[in-house]
Amino acid sequence: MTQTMILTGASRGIGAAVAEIYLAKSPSHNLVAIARSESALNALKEKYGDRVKTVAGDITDEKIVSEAVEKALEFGSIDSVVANAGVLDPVDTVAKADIAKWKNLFDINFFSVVDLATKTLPHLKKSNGRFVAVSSGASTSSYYGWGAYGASKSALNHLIQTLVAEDKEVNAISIAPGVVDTNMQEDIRNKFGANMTPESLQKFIDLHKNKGLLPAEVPASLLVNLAVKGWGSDLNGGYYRIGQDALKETFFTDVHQIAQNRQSKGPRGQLLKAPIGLRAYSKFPSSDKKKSEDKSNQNSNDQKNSKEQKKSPFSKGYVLGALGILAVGSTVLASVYTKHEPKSAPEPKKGPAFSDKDVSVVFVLGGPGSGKGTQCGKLVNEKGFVHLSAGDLLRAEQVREGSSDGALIAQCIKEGTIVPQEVTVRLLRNAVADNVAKGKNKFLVDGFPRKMDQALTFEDEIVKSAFTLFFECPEQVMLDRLLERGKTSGRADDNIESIKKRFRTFIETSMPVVDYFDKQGKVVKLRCDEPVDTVGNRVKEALVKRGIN
Ligand SMILES: Nc1ncnc2c1ncn2[C@@H]1O[C@H](COP(=O)(O)OP(=O)(O)OP(=O)(O)O)[C@@H](O)[C@H]1O
Ligand SMILES: O=c1ccn([C@@H]2O[C@H](COP(=O)(O)O)[C@@H](O)[C@H]2O)c(=O)[nH]1
Repeated sequence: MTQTMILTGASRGIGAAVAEIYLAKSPSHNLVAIARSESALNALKEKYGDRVKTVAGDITDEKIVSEAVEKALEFGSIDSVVANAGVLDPVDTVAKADIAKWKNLFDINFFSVVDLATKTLPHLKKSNGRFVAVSSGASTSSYYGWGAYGASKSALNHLIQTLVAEDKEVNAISIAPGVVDTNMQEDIRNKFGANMTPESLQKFIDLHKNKGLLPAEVPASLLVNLAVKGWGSDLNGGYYRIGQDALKETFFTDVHQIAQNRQSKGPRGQLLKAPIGLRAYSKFPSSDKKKSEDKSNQNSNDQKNSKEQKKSPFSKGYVLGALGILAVGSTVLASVYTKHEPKSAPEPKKGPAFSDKDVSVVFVLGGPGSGKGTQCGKLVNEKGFVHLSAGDLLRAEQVREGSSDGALIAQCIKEGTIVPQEVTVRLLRNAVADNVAKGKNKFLVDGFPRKMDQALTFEDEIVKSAFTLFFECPEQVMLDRLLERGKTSGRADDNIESIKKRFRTFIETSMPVVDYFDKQGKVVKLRCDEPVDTVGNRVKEALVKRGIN
């Protein structure tokens, strides 16, 4: 039987996985996909043809929502809505709240969902359809700096509860998807971490490093199950976390068993009630599938399924059979099934290789062309520092015979993006160790760390930095210097295209590192749009003030 879903945030992460799983699951599934990125939407259209209609635009724009509803009705009905679009930004304490940014977040995470509910509920009631909202564990626990996000998700839970309280014919539910491997997580690690507690940020970085993040397909399979098949009346209007018993009992996704082995620490060290790093099992016994098509008996069927599940013990054969039935699914979920075996507990941290009492590291940061290399060069002669330029180390590695990272480094440098930290940290670790072995213990680490993960890994594994020298310089001055340098440097990135990209990376990815150390009182800021010697004197004064002569 034909079904039509409206999905927001369809271009990336969980939304993209929902679209894929839902469309692949049955040829009678139609989708109206809303997202800002037209290209991702077009790719869906190309793949699934007439079964997909797209609306490119901002979900906070009421016209966009209306257009999506109109397009869904062209298919004949609206059977489910998955309100998935959401943002985490702004991340900062309430004391520093920027109200305009909070309002913008609420427009996206909350008011757009109110709008979507208002416009779709009459149609969902006609089809006995389902409204599924993507919430968060942050809706019930507070995380430092996440006030706006948590409050919006709390409001979302309340909205869902209210929809059902106001009209018993409405099917609505709110789901926390767990800690999922999405762009939001990448932003947490690299952008927002500066405004979180170091411990909290470290937890997210460790989750990523230890492969503890859920693949997007796991929550997506749950969301699709809910949207397509519905839930028991006892769950209606509620908020549930992936892996929670209530979902196991009533639905077809069982992550609970694995969750019990994988109860993980939350971002601040507390035990999360919601399990993370789970494996997906999708239970679609053929009888259930048939029943699910009969939407008029939705709730009673689900309760029956629940009983059946209690009777049938969980077995691999059963899961594999179920995967076979899932048309989608057989590819996406099977890969989840095989690739994400629970990992053994990560090894305990060993701590940095060197003590900051024995080895002194000063990070030198600033925009491209701000003069970091020039000043470091002077300090080597005048103060006996070892100058380690991350950029120089990477350029040397790029051309080293036998290097397996050469091509990747070349591409990152040209594009002004950051080489994965494993490569750069390894090069720096070796360089520090080589010099320490020669009795040298004062380092200027130039142009590093450029990304939050690098900062944390370096300090965790090599040595804690003494402080950071930060060179402030107007962009125009840096641009002029780099274009001038480009006449003779031979560098692949001293050209206008690369420079623009490097400026962008500097603002978006590297400035959070400066903010992070600044919050710990470990940044000395210096103006550097003056003659080399003037800047040099400022640098030397700053070092003396910090006890480095
Ligand atoms: N204070 C200054 N006044 C004028 N020119 C300067 C000054 N400092 C550096 N320069 C020149 O600007 C250019 C960029 O300087 P430098 O290479 O030291 O910058 P950087 O911050 O290390 O750049 P990148 O991050 O791209 O490696 C060089 O050609 C250098 O000679
Ligand atoms: O930690 C780092 C430092 C540098 N890169 C890459 O190298 C280029 C050039 O760096 P400079 O400091 O300007 O010499 C930079 O744009 C990055 O692409 C890096 O990836 N990680």
